[in-house]
Amino acid sequence: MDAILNTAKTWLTDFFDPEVKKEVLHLIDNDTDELKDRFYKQMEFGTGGMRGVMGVGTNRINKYTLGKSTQGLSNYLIKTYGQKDVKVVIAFDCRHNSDTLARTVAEVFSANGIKVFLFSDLRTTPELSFAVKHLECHAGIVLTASHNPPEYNGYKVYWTDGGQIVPPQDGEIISEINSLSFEDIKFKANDSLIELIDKDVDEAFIEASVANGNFNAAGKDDFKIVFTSLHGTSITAIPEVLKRADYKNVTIIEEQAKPDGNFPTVKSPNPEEPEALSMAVAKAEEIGADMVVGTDPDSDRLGIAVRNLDGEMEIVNGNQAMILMTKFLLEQQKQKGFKGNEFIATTIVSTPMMEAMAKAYGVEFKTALTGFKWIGKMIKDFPESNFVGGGEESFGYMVGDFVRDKDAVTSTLLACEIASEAKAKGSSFYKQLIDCYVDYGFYKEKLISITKKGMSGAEEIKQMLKDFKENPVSSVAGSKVKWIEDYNTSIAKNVLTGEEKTIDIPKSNVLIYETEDGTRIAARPSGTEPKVKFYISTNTKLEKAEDFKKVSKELDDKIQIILSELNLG
Ligand SMILES: O=P([O-])(O)O[C@H]1O[C@H](COP(=O)(O)O)[C@@H](O)[C@H](O)[C@H]1O
Ligand SMILES: [Mg+2]
Repeated sequence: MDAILNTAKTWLTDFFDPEVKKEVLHLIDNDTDELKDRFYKQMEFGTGGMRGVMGVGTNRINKYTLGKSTQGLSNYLIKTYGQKDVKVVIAFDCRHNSDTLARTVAEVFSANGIKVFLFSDLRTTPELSFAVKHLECHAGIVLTASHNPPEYNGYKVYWTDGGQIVPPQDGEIISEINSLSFEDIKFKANDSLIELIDKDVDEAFIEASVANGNFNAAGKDDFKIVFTSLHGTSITAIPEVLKRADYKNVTIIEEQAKPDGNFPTVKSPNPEEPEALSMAVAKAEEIGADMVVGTDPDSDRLGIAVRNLDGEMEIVNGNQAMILMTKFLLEQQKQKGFKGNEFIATTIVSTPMMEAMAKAYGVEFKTALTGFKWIGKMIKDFPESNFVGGGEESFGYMVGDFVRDKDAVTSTLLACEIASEAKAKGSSFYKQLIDCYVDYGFYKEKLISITKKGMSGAEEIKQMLKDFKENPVSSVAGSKVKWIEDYNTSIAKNVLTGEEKTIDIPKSNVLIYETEDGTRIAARPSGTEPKVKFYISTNTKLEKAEDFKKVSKELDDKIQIILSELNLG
């Protein structure tokens, strides 16, 4: 506790604002637990940048923690590119303080002599990724905590290619940041270096989104969409993109269209949670719409609901959306003619069905660690290859490579194109998904996330993952475990034969069991929220589309057995 108290006391100097000092003193005198949680560590970079609860403390998002990161980043940019001509672009979302924190970040960059393009109002994360390349910037920042609860905020950092920072830059930037003290932050702005941007970049982004996502699908006049921005940023882009792609029947959920950091109409602004789309789904039922699309606050995640075989609205998960979008893009590419350098990509915790589909098309398949930054890195590392599309289970998709992060703007348009075209042909989004199951195997997945907050929660998560590793399961739902993939040691071991393989991707705290029948169970700590995640993937054959409901139920039952075997519910 002494070390924590000493760290807290360093925030009592005149460098910190008087109200900050007051709050620290109050915590020292009255709330030891809270003090511990706020000062026991520094904010760290995770799966999607730096993300945490807002407030005073080294383990909180505030102008000092973000200021220090920005100071470190400024030093690194100047060391790498020289003082002259370094340019960055900054965007912010609808969250509380995102605008003022964006301003602070801009001021710190400018105080270091760096030219800053600052969006004048909220914008989507994909637009920021696009803007980095469009404005030929060296880096980009978006102030957002994505889909996290309202008390969170954060900072995603992009590099010259428009992708989030990855090795080696991330490690080098982090050591630069860690070498600084808060007093090193230059807060005194050079306003002449801060230029507000808006319409010109919007226009270029919207045009590029339409160009990449519009495939001139049939049946647009007869296709009804319900759209919700869940109080977030996508309202600045998606309605316009759909309009320019000729969709006229778009109903916007007005109650959720107003940007609001409290997200007052939802429990959580995360399209992964079915409740987030409930208002839009109800509207779709009322007006007989074909599709619901809803995005998270920074508009990189996309939730989709479509009519199932019984004509009811059903939310499709991230794996399912990814399968159908990739299938569509591969078909398009096939019609143009494959050149032989195409690849599709996903992450180690997403559906293995992507690999089955890649094999069927004869295109290369690549797998990355969790996080789109790793998919962005593949594009950067293989400039001769042609990235067709890819995504991950957590409701994220990327269409081509003009935005180097998951992009709910172009993906929304792509989903509408697929569904509209399918409907015009007498099929549907849902039926086409079933066709994919017949062609590539029926894969069904389930994610279990368990939230454990604060310092003690972090310890519990560590323990749960340790137990999962140290007490290996030998069979899952009657099938013997064959492979244990340990991404911390980079070793995959066939426990039936003793064979060992090296895992050729960066180390990470992930453990995956794979059984003889291809069932996969992955466990890892979230890098963006205080959660531990268990990903279950089952599969079987689907001989014909008519058997879909029966086989789907069999896989559901199997998932239930696995959950109870693993004590997960
Ligand atoms: O949260 P977002 O939408 O920025 O998304 C970020 O976090 C997600 C969840 O990561 P984790 O499981 O570590 O929490 C990742 O899948 C995603 O690629 C990353 O960009
Ligand atoms: Mg997001």
